[in-house]
Amino acid sequence: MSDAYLALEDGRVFEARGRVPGRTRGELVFTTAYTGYEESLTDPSYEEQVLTFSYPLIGNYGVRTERFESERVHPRAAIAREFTEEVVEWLDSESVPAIDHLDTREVVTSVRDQGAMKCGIAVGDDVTPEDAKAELKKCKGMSEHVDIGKQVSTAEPKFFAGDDGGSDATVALVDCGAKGSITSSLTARGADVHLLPYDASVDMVEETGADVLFISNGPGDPENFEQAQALVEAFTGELPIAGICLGQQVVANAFGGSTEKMMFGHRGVNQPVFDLDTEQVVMTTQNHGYTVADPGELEVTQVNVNDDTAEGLEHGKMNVLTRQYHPEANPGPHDSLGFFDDVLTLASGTEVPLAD
Ligand SMILES: NC(=O)CC[C@H](N)C(=O)O
Repeated sequence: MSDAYLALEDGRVFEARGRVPGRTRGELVFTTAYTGYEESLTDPSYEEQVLTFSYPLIGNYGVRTERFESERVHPRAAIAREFTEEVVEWLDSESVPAIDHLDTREVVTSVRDQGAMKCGIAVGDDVTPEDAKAELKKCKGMSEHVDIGKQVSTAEPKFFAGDDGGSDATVALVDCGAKGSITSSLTARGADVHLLPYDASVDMVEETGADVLFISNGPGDPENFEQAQALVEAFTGELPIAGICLGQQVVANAFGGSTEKMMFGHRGVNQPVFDLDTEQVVMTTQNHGYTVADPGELEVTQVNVNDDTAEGLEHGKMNVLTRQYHPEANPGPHDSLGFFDDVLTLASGTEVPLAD
């Protein structure tokens, strides 16, 4: 008998070693990142998911709060071939179930072949495969988490002053589950940041006196972020608009486009992105399960080299600039940090809009 079971939607049940006890469920996804486990585990976009690391040893350089992207662990459970004691202690302190000593290659290939799927996990001295299956039965699909923004967003507006020098722009950053390094990437360049709740009103944005409306990354289905979409619609033509990951998806939906669920998504730190204008490739860090299927009125300016999905969108006349990947680059690679400079240039109004 084992002390940990993972039940998959396809009917398979894996035995594992229990590292942190508990019972839970979520959408089973994997990341191929070989570094950045602290950043991944604290990335709010993993809310309601169970994260499998394909890299076999997780925790080999310790756990440091300076590398956290938010105040807590977001995946409902964590899976690796081997977790170090330090990571286990951290996950235990947050009551996040964890399992290891299973064949994660098999888990990853199941998800790769059949797509992201629901799963249930049961960890503890007296658990049975039936307990994991009972969790699986209770698991909702990602799109069914209609108010997932509330689980991850700031409840009240927060202000972060920009460092001395650099841009004097003011950014209204709509927190749909923002990674901390998006805020710090902006303040490091001198911008003041007003972090606003995911359901902020038009008045709240106006009160900040913002020079740019910026929609953050976030978990779940972008179609469930209706208020963020309404803000983009309200400020189109009034303010420059930027977005990262879920932000790009929300902006595309606001411009008459559409989003769709991918088979298993992009999660890793070596996703190649081709810029159609410069004809250069940048390596990017990513974490998404949805993609822009139709960019609507926006122009696709960057594409994923592996599968051609939209990685960058723009609207020259309306001053819109978005990225599907994570230019804040935590844990890296750092190829795409210039995105923040481009957004702040738009915000300062020095960018000349493209002609019709
Ligand atoms: N990192 C993100 O913002 C993810 C966006 C969205 N939740 C997706 O899975 O595609």
